[in-house]
Amino acid sequence: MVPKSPISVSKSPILIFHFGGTGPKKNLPPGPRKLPFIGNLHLFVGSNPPHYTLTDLAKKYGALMHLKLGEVDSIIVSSPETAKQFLKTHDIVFSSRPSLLVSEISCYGNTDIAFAPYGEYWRQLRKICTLELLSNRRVQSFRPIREEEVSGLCKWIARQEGSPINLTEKLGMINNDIIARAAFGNKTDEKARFITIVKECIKFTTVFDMSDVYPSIKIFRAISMSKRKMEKLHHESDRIIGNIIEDRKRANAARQKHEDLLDVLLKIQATGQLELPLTTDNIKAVLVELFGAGTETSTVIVDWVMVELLKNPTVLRKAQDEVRNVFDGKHCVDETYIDELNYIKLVIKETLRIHPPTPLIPRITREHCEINGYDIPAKTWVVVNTWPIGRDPKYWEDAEIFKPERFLEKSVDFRGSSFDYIPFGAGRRICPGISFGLANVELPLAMLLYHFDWILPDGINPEDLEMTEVFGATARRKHDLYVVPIVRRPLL
Ligand code: HEM
Repeated sequence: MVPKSPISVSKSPILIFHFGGTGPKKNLPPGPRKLPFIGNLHLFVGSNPPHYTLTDLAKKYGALMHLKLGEVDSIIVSSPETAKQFLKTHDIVFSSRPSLLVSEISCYGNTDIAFAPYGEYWRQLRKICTLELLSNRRVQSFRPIREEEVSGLCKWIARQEGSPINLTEKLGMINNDIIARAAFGNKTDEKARFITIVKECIKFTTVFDMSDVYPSIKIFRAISMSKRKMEKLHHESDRIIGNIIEDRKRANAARQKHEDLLDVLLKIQATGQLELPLTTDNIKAVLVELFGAGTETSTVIVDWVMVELLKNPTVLRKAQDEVRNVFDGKHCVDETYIDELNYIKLVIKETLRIHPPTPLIPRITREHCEINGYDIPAKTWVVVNTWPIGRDPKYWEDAEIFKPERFLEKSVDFRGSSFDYIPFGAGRRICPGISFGLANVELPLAMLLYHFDWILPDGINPEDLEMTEVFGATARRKHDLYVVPIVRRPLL
């Protein structure tokens, strides 16, 4: 699961007067005035996504800001310079994650990769992830799955020619299918149900539980409604995934087929050469994570790219010219020539700058640290807000304008070395799924732009397309994208 930031507030914070303790005075970064008991929680009530609220607050209090969320001290990081301090200079101090109720329940006591505390267990899983599960070689091995699923989608779209379709929904469905097949080999109703449950669990990550921000008040955890709902969902997903694993263990001897992620994890478990043996619950936690992280992020990017292209017809035309030049005369659009789509890669980069799918990166301080002369105490939550970072006018000219060409002059990559551009985070905990995620973005885009022209349904002008975001599992567009496809290059 892409780690979600705990910054968002449940709709009805319970107000109980509470006296905080006193200790030696710390020189904390500036921040808004704190109210008794709730601190700054009230600032997050309402419909504004938290990354917008935090961006506005940072304009007033600075790129290094202190908030009090209930009992929890939190530091919000909102500029490339400060992000570099946290994610590079002092990365080791900030390389753990806060533990949240939702991650504890749905990720088997934080034994997934994203929420595992920094330490030997996390290092081992991370190694398995980068070398085995999400390596370039593995991502390449899923190429036939991507090609088959995206072709299927385009065939369906071609049959709807001239009528409005909900593209957002369809993109979500094929991404689910790609991840399901990569993880488990095939699609079944049970696996579809598993994906639905993971998505329901992710919804809980968008609203933190009162027990997360009042850890000392144990009753909050005992009476939490979210806890009960999450436990019910977890129970069901655990049963499904347990059955899948058992079936696989039984069938494995007879299987000759393409290796999927479950096979890889079971193989690693069976070799028993790990310092910390992998339990079946650990495998379940990793699989839940890969679904959580892999499905919505790529969908949201393709969706935003399509919206930006519809709003910017010159960019759309250029992207379509490129993909048609590359693939005309080839027998189909597949991944063989995908690396020749240089302009489309710029379009994706620009989309990630202006619409980072997971704008809030949560970390926690492992020990006391001093940054820019301010104290950052141990166990403080740190949230890096990449939304204002990608739009910082000091680093980005015409920052609010969608201009893929900017990346021709400015050579930055998203591998965490340019701190003005960190849609995948940076440092030790940078996203290990970059190649997998982008592969699930590039092919669908290439095919959608090659085969079809796109127009908005009657009565909608590109200027009418609302760009407001909502904060859910990802920062996606508030409304689904409805578009009318016109076939330009028929599918063979
Ligand atoms: C394509 C769009 C994606 C975006 C924008 C994205 C973004 C992020 C971000 C911002 C983080 C936090 C990094 C940090 O703390 O510095 C993260 C972590 C993570 N992502 Fe992604 N992600 C994407 C796709 C994926 C995919 C496809 C997978 C796997 C299937 C994945 C797996 C993970 C994992 C396991 C972590 C936790 C890493 C750790 O804590 O060590 N992500 N991602």
